[in-house]
Amino acid sequence: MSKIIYTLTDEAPRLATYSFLPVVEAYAAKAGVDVETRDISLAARILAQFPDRLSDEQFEADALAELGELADTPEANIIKLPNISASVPQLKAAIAELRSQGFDLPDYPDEPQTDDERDVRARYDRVKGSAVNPVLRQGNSDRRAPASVKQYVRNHPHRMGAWSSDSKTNVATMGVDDFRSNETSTIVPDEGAVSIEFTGADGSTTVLRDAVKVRAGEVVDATVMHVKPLREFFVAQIARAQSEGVLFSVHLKATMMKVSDPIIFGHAIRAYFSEAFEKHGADLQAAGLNPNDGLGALLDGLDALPNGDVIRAAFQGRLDNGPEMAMVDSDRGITNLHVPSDVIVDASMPAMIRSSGHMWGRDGQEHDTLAVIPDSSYAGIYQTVLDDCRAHGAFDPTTLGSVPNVGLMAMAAEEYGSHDKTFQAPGAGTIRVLDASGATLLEHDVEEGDIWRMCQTKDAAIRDWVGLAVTRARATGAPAVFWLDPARAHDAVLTGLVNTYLAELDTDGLQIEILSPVEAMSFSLERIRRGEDTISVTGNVLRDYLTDLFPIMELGTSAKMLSVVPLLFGGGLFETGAGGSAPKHVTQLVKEDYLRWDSLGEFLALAASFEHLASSTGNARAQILADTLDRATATFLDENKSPARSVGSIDNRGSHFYLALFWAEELAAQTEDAALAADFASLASTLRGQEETINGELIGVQGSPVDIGGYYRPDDAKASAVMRPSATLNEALASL
Ligand SMILES: NC(=O)C1=CN([C@@H]2O[C@H](COP(=O)(O)OP(=O)(O)OC[C@H]3O[C@@H](n4cnc5c(N)ncnc54)[C@H](OP(=O)(O)O)[C@@H]3O)[C@@H](O)[C@H]2O)C=CC1
Ligand SMILES: O=C(O)CCC(=O)C(=O)O
Ligand SMILES: [Mg+2]
Repeated sequence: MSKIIYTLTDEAPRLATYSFLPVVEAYAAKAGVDVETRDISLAARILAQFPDRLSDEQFEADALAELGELADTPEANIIKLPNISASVPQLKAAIAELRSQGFDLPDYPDEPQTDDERDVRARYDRVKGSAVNPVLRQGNSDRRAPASVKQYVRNHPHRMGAWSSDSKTNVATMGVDDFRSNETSTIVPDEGAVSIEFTGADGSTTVLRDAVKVRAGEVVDATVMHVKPLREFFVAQIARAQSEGVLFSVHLKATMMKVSDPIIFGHAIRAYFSEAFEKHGADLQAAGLNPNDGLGALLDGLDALPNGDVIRAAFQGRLDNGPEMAMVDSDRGITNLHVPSDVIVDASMPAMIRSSGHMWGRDGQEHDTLAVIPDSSYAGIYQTVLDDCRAHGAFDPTTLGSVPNVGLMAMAAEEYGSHDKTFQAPGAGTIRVLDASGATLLEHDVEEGDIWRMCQTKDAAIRDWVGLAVTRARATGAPAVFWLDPARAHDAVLTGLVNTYLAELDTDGLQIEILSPVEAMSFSLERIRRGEDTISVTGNVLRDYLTDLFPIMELGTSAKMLSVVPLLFGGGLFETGAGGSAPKHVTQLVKEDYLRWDSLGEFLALAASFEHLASSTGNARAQILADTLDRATATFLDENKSPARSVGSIDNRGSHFYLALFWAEELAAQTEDAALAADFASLASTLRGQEETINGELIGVQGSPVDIGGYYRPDDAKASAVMRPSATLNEALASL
């Protein structure tokens, strides 16, 4: 039997699954396709770490590990919805919820002292941050907006905030003493292992990491961010924001860069509240309160301190009188520095660019902003976009071309695979990468606390990425631009390899360029404003940034993207959209029984998954499901059946009903498989006939609070009841 794995994740996409999966299962069964689920939510991943503390009924299998193995086989066909990449505050909240549900989980040890605590901490660290995607993404990524989606946007453009030529919004970045400027890179000739050592000023040596496996031809880089200049940089930018009269805002990726970026975030907090830390830093440290977890966690922890009120007043005084901070939620006083996972650069910069270069101030109004992105590796691309908007105004979705992406992502490529090779220097000295013979491959001088990291990029991944770029250029006729920075050591090495591998491929008649990120951005922006398409071919981080940036400009949200990962061993991973898990949508559902999550990404991923299944197993009915779903999605877009935003109109559930209706009609109308058509004929006519009743049932329930039994681990029965309120629709599906 052909099999698709549909992942259960978190927040809005998980809730949407309660409603959409029954449709998928019912339709797929008619083609002999088995749809199995695997729970890779944050809650399930936590539980899977503690089998020894759970009862038999509570046992949770390690589905992520299983899928990681599956991804390396040709049979893999996995639909992956966005999941939470947990910051420490989120992890603690999930642990607390699971305990309240009767799971005997240990506390998260902030500063583990005993072996037992170190073991617990190591288990929690395995689920922290971006822990899912790097395991499943055993291939490079192909993210793009399908033609039908572009057409939809031309008919139904989203709102774009107007830009003024005198906007004071800018990006601030270090440019020296940072990861970009200190990068060194080499190609490892043979398979083997390297080690990472710290040598102190006194000559003593500590092994930071032993036996990091390397393959022949692999690119290995090392770099360091010096924290003293980082702190001086933050202090200078805080002053600059104040003197320019703009909001101060920090944009990091504390989820995916789960070791380095929380530390950088902590330095931003120390710099902003420098006086409070001078006075009370020792007390905070003694109480185990760490700025790396965010201002919110610091303030929450103060209640337990005898002088907590005094410290709170010091923080509040600075917020009241200091340079104005960008707010995540001005009504509730949540600043940009409250939670490390709240302002994630890939989504937050495009959101700012979409709204006239503004962020929210504490007055609840929009203001120009200084967006602080400490490392200069990628910050320049955003300054280019800001300058472009100042010069030419906001982007117009009705005339914009497209910038799809081919991203180097396989085998934990580049920065996003560096967490287990990222260290804070234990003192002043040198950190070296050594080969098996003890020869130094790469080295940096460091001061105490400096953030040092090593990255790896496998040759097989690079070759596949270059090949995928050429395939996409050939398929579309659009120019393909490799975004590689000659001033960066890693990019210079990659440029050599790209040229070598391009020479081995048929590129006749294709336009292929290699440009620095800033030049590539200017080139792509000029073309996109003329309505032309340009394929961006980038490393892992720019893949992440650009596949939120361009979709949010072009489509209003990256949820409308097709996001395919052709796995290196022949399987397929189909991600839904390119964005996140939209936490605020859950709040809205619980408050007023309205879910505005747009499942278009799921529809697109599902069609691609059926198509892959058809070609890998020869299941002709799977191809029919793919083709009819494609046509149904086009009708869905034409008739604008995406969720609206507020109570009284169709939401996520209503959008699933319409997709089910259009899909059943397409299946009934197709002529390739008469038996399949007959199977769907009566469902199609029932759904069409009952449209008004079903809509009445789906919209009728909206407006009052609902109970889904948990945020991180909803109760299946309760959440399913909330997400499937139409008895008529449920009966029709059951009768198929
Ligand atoms: N692939 C993955 O697994 C990814 C996971 N994440 C994780 O998701 C969480 C939240 O990340 P965050 O950066 O806030 O980004 P999100 O994309 O979840 O949310 C940003 C905003 O985008 C809009 N949006 C996103 N998806 C949809 C959708 N399907 N339908 C309608 N609107 C949508 C909503 O806002 P608006 O009002 O502007 O429309 C939403 O509030 C984090 O834990 C993060 O790590 C993030 C990225 C990818
Ligand atoms: O894995 C994550 O934390 C987020 C992934 C992401 O943002 C992306 O792939 O676009
Ligand atoms: Mg992203």
